Parts: sequence; structure tokens; C-alpha cells
Amino acid sequence: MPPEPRPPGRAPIAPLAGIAAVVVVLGGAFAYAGGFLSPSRLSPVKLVNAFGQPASDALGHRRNHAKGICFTGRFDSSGQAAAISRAALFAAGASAPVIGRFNLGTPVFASPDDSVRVRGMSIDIRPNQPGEWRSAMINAPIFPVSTPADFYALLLASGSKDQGAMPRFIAAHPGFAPFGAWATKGPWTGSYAEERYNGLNSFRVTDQSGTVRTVRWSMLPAAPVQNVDPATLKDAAPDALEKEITDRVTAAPQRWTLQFTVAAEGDPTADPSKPWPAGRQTIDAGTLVVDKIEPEADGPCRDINYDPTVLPDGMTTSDDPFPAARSSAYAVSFNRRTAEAADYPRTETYPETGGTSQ
Ligand code: HEM
Repeated sequence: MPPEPRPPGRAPIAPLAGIAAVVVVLGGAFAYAGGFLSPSRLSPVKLVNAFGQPASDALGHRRNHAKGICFTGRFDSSGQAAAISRAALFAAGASAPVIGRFNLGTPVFASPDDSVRVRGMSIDIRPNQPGEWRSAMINAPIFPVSTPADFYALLLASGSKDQGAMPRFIAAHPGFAPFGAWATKGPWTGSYAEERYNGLNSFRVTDQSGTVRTVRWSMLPAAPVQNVDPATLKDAAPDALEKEITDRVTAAPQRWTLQFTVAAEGDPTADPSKPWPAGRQTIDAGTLVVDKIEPEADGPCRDINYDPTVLPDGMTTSDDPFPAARSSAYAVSFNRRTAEAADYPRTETYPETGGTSQ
């Protein structure tokens, strides 16, 4: 049936008002999500901005852990973690390719290798089936703060020109002391290959029967650890760590054991600044084998976002608030650096990622 003709002079107000209402609601939702309606709320944009603006020659790089080098290899499961997680990559005999990145915990891309205390390892395990797992770990044994809000306060204090800002932060956050002690008095190594990398955040794993446990994990190096005087690192070239790991892996693959630690009742699972008591159950889940190093500019890790919430079936986030905060902050950093890709051009396209993976 054809529609009845509308009486002359009467505009279709109701449909237009409906569209306007939808636009207002959507605009409000975006403003809320962007933090414009609550300027005091900690947003991912504020967190990322707190790392500071990159120098012009650092555009296109990560907003933290900006300096790094790519590796590829594989993860060979021991089968032992199948007892706590049904994730396919932990099944006995499973093996999956890995794209990873050794990195330094600094927003300053041009930092000399000896000047940065925190070293990181990022892994993206990609089985040939659903079940990808990404993790970004550091060599510190504990995190400096308890909450994302305290991390924001730490970034503001450490970036402040006010000489008193850090002492005031430390006085107001006594939980910072163990990290401070590690950072100032802990041992140094002369190689990415000799570091133990710790996930620090707590996650939950679910086994085949549906039982849920809370875990943290670490990568334990197979290479013998030789502690060095940091003063000797100062005499080395600014990119000495990158050259050393390239030479070492060219000579022989390097290995780490992925070890899970299972929380007991009452352990502080929501606070990565607090270690769990010694003697907790540990499970050696398998071996990470690193067999190739590539410069980041043309390497397969450059365009990966090592978002810690990319988890396979059999692993989920826990009551630890950091992974969600990290996920949203990493997305902001990823979006900025990929939008600046022209400032950090590739010299070739990496076939596996096509240069556009996330
Ligand atoms: C709220 C807390 C945190 C914030 C805001 C934050 C922020 C960031 C940002 C913006 C990046 C760059 C991401 C990219 O462009 O892809 C990054 C990278 C990284 N972060 Fe965090 N981070 C936090 C906590 C942590 C924790 C707890 C760890 C270790 C346990 C960690 C380890 C790393 C590592 C290893 C990388 C390098 C990842 C890569 O190779 O792409 N971060 N972080």
C-alpha cells in the first residue's frame, strides 16, 4: 500500500528528534569513555601522556619500553601446565611459533643500553589454531606500586622538574621501597639472555575439570648468569645489549623455562608490588627457544601490541587491576605509533605480519 501523502507544511519532527537523541547519547558515551566528563578520572590517554611526548626522532616508537629488538623462535610445551590450564599451547607435545621483543623500560628511544635498569621480554605465542597468548614481562622481581593510579602518580613524580617530587612520592608510598632497593642495589647482567623476566601480574587459569587457580609466571634463563658491575656497562657501546644478544643467538639458540607459580589462599593477587611467600607450588610449563634476532625497524615485532589481556581459552584476567589498565594504555600507544609510521619507516615489509598486525 502506498504511504498516505503528508499534509502540506508539516515537517517530520519526530524522526529528526529521534536521530538527534541518538547522536547526543552516542556523543555523551564517547565523552564519558574519553574522560571528558570526569577530568579527575584516570584514563588511558592520561596514563600514556604521563610518559611524556617523544622526541621527533622517536615518533613511531612505543610510548614506553621504546627501545627494543625483535626475536623469533618457538615455545615447546612440557605438558606439565596441562594440569592447571586447558590452553592448547600447554598440552603435552605442543609447540608453537613465537614473535618476541627484548626491550628497555624507558620512553626515551635513544637511551644508551647501560642507562636503563628495567629490561623486558615480550612474547606472542601463535599456535596454528585459536589460542594465541601475549605477555610482556620485566626483570624486576616486583612492581614499584600497587595500583594503576599509583603508577600514574609515580610517572608524574619521576617526570617532574621539582627535585622534591620523587622523595615526596616515596615517602607517601612505603610499598615502593622493595622495588627501590632492587633498582639501586640489585645485581646487573651484561646480556638480555641472562635475565629472568617476571610477569608480575596475577592471572587465572582453568583446567579441564573447570578448577580455577591464580598464577603468576616467569621466564628463567638457561644461560649461566654472570653479574657485572654496572660501571663496566657504561664503557660499552650505547647499543651493546642489542649487539650482544644478536651475536649470542647467531652462535646458538637461547632458552628460557616458562615457570608458573600457583597462589595459595590469601596471597595478594591484586597487588604486583607484593611478592608471594616462598614455597608456593611451581610448574615448569615448557621452554622458550629464541633462534633469530632482527632489528626492530624491519622485524616482525615492530607492529605487535603486546597486550597482556590477549589470552587463550584456559587463561583469564584476575582481580589484579593492572592488565585491564595496561591493555587500554597499550592500545593508545599502539594507535599513536602506528599513525606515525611514516616517521619510522620500514626498509622492507615483513611477510608474516605484512607490517600491520596488532
Ligand atoms: C598501569 C601500568 C602500566 C602502564 C600504563 C604501562 C604502559 C606501557 C606502554 C604505553 C607501553 C608501550 C605499548 C606499545 O606501544 O605497544 C608498554 C610496554 C611495555 N610494558 Fe608496560 N605499562 C604498565 C605496566 C606494566 C607492567 C606491570 C609490566 C611488567 C610486568 C610492563 C611491562 C612492559 C613491557 C615489557 C613493555 C614492552 C612491550 C613491547 O615490547 O611492545 N608494563 N607499557
